[in-house]
Amino acid sequence: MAPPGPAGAHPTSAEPLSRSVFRKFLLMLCSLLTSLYVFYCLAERCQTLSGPVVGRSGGGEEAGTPGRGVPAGGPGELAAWPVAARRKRLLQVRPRPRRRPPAPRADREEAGEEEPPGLAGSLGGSGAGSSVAETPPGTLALLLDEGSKQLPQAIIIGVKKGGTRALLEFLRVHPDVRAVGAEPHFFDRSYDKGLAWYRDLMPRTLEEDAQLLRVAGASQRISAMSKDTKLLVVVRDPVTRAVSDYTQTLSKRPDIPSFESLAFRNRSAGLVDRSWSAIQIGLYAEHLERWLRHFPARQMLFVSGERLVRDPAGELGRVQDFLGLKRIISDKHFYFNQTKGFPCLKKAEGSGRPHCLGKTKGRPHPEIDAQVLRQLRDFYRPFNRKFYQMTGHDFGWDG
Ligand SMILES: Nc1ncnc2c1ncn2[C@@H]1O[C@H](COP(=O)(O)OS(=O)(=O)O)[C@@H](OP(=O)(O)O)[C@H]1O
Repeated sequence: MAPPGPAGAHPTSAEPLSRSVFRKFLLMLCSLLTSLYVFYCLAERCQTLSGPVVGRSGGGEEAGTPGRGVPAGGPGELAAWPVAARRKRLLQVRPRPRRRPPAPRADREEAGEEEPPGLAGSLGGSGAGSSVAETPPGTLALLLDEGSKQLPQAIIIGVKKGGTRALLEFLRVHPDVRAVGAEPHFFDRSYDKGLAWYRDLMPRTLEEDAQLLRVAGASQRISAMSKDTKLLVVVRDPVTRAVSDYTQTLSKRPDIPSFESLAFRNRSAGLVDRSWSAIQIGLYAEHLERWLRHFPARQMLFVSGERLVRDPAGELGRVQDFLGLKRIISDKHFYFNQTKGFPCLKKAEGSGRPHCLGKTKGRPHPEIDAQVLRQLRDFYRPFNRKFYQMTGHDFGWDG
């Protein structure tokens, strides 16, 4: 006779059977869930689940800096991981310390603060011989691959005062472009730390600016990193660029000599001082020659700084095509801000609010003697012509 069951229970012969079916069902469910999880992890490269890949705060903004859309990059910003999970293309921009950083560069600009030493002199030293101008640059690098810890596949290499910031801010609007990774002057100052170190910085956010076009050795170094790196070169009329460069230095050191006296060795003889970096940077053909030793022309896109102002959507169309991005940034993203006198974004990346570049971008230039400007145009003409030939594009700087 079977022993009696627990008080209140009514054992039947069917009950042990249903319990074992239930246990089997539970086991199957568990193994199904486990395999699903493993499959998901493999598909999404597990690490995307473990934390943020792309530093972005919930609103994509720094506290107190609305509208800038600068990624924050700190830990715990879980809004970021789906970005990698969706195989976003990543935009690496300017390095920024992760904890209580000084305000990002763009924010400092808005707050009317000066750029820190080291930024003003991008392109290996420029601007009226000021000490800040001697500081070597970093880079603006574009990561166009999914996931983190990737080396950048495209880099903005210049030129200083060409409109690199505008390109960067506009490109960020693209949903397949994300600000990640740091570039703390790797190709110039920190190269000896090695590519692994550089790669390791990728997921962090950035603030430094850089234009590498003129930096000796940068072309070899980037090529050594990857021969396939795409290069974005923002160029602008070298005469206006030189004045812009001078304007920047003047804003920091109002006591510097006049533009005219710095630009010439002997003005009456029309002898331009090529050793002045504000002049030297504009010799694009010479700089490009060096880069062409390491990169084929098809890997470079020359972005017109003038067109970036006149027709930002058109120029961004070219950039998107070149980077293999879907053409998403268009006219509808821009409006002309009468006060600023420049195109601005209707909705900045991250904030969704209207956004113009900071006040150090698009500032008024001092008036320069028209004769001096003519002399400089004459000086640059042969270099410009050569540059047009090399790039197959007439930028129309020669009037
Ligand atoms: N949309 C928009 N708004 C403001 N400014 C714009 C814009 N598009 C291009 N520019 C031009 O960008 C010039 C600054 O270039 P960069 O960003 O390369 O300068 S820097 O080297 O990083 O300091 C800056 O030069 P300046 O006019 O001499 O200030 C601008 O002419």
